[in-house]
Amino acid sequence: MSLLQTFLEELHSRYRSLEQGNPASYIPELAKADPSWFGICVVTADGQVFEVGDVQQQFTIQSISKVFAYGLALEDHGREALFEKVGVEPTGDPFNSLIRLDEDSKRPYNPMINAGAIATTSLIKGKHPTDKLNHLLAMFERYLGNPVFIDMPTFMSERSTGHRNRAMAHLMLNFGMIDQNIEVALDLYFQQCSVMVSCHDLAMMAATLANQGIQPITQKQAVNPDYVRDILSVMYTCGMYNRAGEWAYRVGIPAKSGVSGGIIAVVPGKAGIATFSPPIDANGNSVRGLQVFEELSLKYGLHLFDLSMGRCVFAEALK
Ligand SMILES: NC(=O)CC[C@H](N)C(=O)O
Repeated sequence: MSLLQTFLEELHSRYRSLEQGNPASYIPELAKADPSWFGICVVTADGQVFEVGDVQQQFTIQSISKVFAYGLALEDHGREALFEKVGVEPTGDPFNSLIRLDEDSKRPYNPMINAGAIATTSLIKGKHPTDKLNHLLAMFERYLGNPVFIDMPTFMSERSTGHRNRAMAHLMLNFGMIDQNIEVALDLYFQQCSVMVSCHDLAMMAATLANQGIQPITQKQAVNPDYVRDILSVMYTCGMYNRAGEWAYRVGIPAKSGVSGGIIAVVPGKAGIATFSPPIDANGNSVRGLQVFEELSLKYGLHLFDLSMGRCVFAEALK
């Protein structure tokens, strides 16, 4: 057994008994998650898989979808046109905060918080709503390497309770930052958040980003490699909400979390890593996931600025 597999199993048995946080409940369907679900998966850029725990359990992707929708919007509009509509500055505020929308620029700060994600998704191309949805689903399928499905109960649950998100869309419409059809944009945003994935799938998606946008198994290009740099930059500075700074300090690799309990992280050129465990903390990040990533980063010198240990330690662990 490889050293990495042994370490993942050790981490899994150490943190499975950690009982902190609770599954998100503000979207009623998410409260049904089993708090004991826990999976860890590492997929290398060349497609080797190391995993442990509930890696095949399906759940809705939630905010992790923002990373991939941003990539699609970059492909649809280009870097500069998108930058005029959605910024790249971290906020330090909760992911669902509205307050900065009423500042001078009126432009949402970044695509990893809800306001910026709704604005980003409103720009996804398509002649009509079904066209836009198919364009979005085809993109997810390129990363997963197989068909994707939307969980209807979660979509309906969020659609009928997502008043903050609806309020953000109205504010952005008021300032002319998104176009008229906000119900179409909100539906598409709620649908992208309700795409079903497993921890294994998420690691594969992250590995695709680690591999310059080429899916390690299908070897197909999932996203234009020119935009991988942009995606990873906003993940690095904004992906963990109001813990983004501490994450960059302690873990030091681009990442994104979602309220259903997933976290993905990308070690450029090397691997995609995902954890899944529904109990989240006050910032909306999976409690077990945070612990696992801190340990993995430390053990294998994954931090982008940790040049002392280098990546040779990680390469050794794969054998
Ligand atoms: N942080 C998240 O995962 C939030 C996603 C969720 N669908 C929302 O918009 O509130």
